Amino acid sequence: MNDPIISITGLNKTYQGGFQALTHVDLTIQRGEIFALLGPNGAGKTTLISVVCGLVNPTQGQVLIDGFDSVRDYRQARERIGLVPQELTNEAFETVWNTVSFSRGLFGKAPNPAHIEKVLKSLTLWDKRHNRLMTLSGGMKRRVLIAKALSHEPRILFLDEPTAGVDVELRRDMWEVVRGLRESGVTIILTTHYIEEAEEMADRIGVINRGEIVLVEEKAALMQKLGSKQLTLQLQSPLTQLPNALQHEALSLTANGHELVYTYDGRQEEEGHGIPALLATLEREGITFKDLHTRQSSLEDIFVDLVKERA
Ligand SMILES: Nc1ncnc2c1ncn2[C@@H]1O[C@H](COP(=O)(O)OP(=O)(O)OP(=O)(O)O)[C@@H](O)[C@H]1O
Repeated sequence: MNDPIISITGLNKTYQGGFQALTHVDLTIQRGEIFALLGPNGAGKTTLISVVCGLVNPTQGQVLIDGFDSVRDYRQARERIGLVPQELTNEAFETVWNTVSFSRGLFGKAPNPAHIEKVLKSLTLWDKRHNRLMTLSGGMKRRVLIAKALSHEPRILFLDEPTAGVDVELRRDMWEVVRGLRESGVTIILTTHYIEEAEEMADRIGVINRGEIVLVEEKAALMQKLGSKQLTLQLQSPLTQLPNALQHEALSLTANGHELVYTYDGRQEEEGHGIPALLATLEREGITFKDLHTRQSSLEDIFVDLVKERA
């Protein structure tokens, strides 16, 4: 897949006062993908989105949206983007239909009731089109924000923390909505604090820390490359220390010697330290166990490691 819809090169942003919020960001977003941007608080996610959307000027570097420069060709670049903000700001007394139609007008686009109808139906807001916003549930209000962002037929949708503060059920609901949008050909970039959200939704994941992109990877490859598994054996009798035959960086004793923990990935297998080799050594050493369980590291572990490493 190599069909970039957004190309960011050499982006730096230093705010007035001298704080450097982005440092040499290079990033390419492919047409039709769901890209999740992860990063701790203050890492620069909002700054990056704001520069891409042309709301904040870069100090250096360039952003091309479908070939249009975010600064020089602001209008063409901006009209290709829908931005779903985090906060639920809305016009309480307006109807759903009017709010969404009005958003389209802000982009100077001629009215297109057929498009608004399509958007409202795809977000299951059609039955609510005559409702005033104040009468809607929190979940419906979020859908209205998405409908507004889609009103001018953008090809790219930015979702800033789309499920911040919503309950689990609603979160799953939103994921379905976002997947549906991708099916319809919209490229989606979302920022999130919920690792589970990135794990569930993203095709690729980018991690930003202190204004720098520290990693961009296909999610599946990331999980395989950085993810590790843990096998914990509950020993019949505790050990005070590991016998020589078991001295290896991947092995450790925990729970006062009652548990032997083996952390492994594909590498250990290749080096002849796989599970069969471990079990054979245990047998030779006369070490028996009464129970065992395994655990696979999640994206959260990977993320915490990455951010910690660079702190
Ligand atoms: N207008 C501004 N002037 C000066 N510094 C700013 C400005 N806007 C943001 N910053 C600083 O830039 C850094 C990055 O902020 P940004 O909002 O981009 O981070 P973020 O990753 O979106 O964080 P969060 O997840 O908390 O929203 C922060 O340290 C912030 O204080």
